[in-house]
Amino acid sequence: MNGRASAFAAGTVLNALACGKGSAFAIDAETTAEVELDDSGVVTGGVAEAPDADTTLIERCVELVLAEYAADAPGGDGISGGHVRTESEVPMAAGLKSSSAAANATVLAALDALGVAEEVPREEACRLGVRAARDAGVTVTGAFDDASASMLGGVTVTDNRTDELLARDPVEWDVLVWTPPEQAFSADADVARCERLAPVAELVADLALDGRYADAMTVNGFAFTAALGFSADPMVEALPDVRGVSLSGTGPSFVAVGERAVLEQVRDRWSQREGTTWLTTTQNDPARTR
Ligand SMILES: Nc1ncnc2c1ncn2[C@@H]1O[C@H](COP(=O)(O)OP(=O)(O)OP(=O)(O)O)[C@@H](O)[C@H]1O
Ligand SMILES: O=C(O)C1=C[C@@H](O)[C@@H](O)[C@H](O)C1
Repeated sequence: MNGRASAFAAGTVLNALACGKGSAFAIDAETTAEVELDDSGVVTGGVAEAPDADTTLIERCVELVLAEYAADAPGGDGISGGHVRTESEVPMAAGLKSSSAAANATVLAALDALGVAEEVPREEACRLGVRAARDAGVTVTGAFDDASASMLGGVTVTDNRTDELLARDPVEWDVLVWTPPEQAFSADADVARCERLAPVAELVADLALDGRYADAMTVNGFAFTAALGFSADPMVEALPDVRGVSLSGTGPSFVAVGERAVLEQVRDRWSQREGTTWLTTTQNDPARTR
């Protein structure tokens, strides 16, 4: 029984580490997972571009899908293990929600292998990936904000304390991303410093819930660069012409949204820094089996 699915990376509007509310938007870079199920009783995993990567998250995703859905799936009786392999365009631990994309793609691929992917609502599948991320210890809040954007497409606003979807809107933006060569794992972020930003984060959440996503993003960026010890210089270089700019996730990537011509000018400035600078777009389609 084989399955295959893809889910998107995302950029940040509001980091949830301060007050539990978060907001993110899907971007057009994806992670694909292939799952083969069997009766071995063991789940193993591999990551195409990083043979030494921690595979706990994707293995846990398959285990949870089997525990929840195998018994009732046609031909699923006796299925107790398998192998999952991801292949990704999303740099790992760069602030672009690689963990959410990998979890969503894996959950959907496992559901596809069981032949039930279209019977399980995407939001429910997404919550399973969030459970796996909590079990694997790769997240602080569960990151339902990132996971819902990656799974549903568009921009989402969530309360990660209750895994509630507060808003979802399609957004048509060009997006500029700068990814420095370093990694920053969410699980290592200084949560106590982020929590000091709670009143600012509540304001950002209000802006996002008013549909002022790009403004929300910029306020978020200045607050979280300060709390997490990143320079805000890339943001100052992008303003005032971009619609919004922020540190993404717990860093180190920055994302800017706005008109393509403006982003091309910012790309020339950001490209002088070490790392990778690339132009993409928002993605409004949901994650899919393929
Ligand atoms: N392609 C992948 N395949 C399997 N596991 C992955 C993959 N990408 C990420 N992961 C898992 O996610 C972990 C990184 O999660 P982390 O939240 O730190 O990064 P991120 O999601 O890119 O960052 P952020 O939450 O700031 O956007 C990795 O250690 C690994 O366990
Ligand atoms: O691990 C987490 O809980 C999170 C990590 C970052 O991506 C944040 O942007 C997100 O809001 C929450």
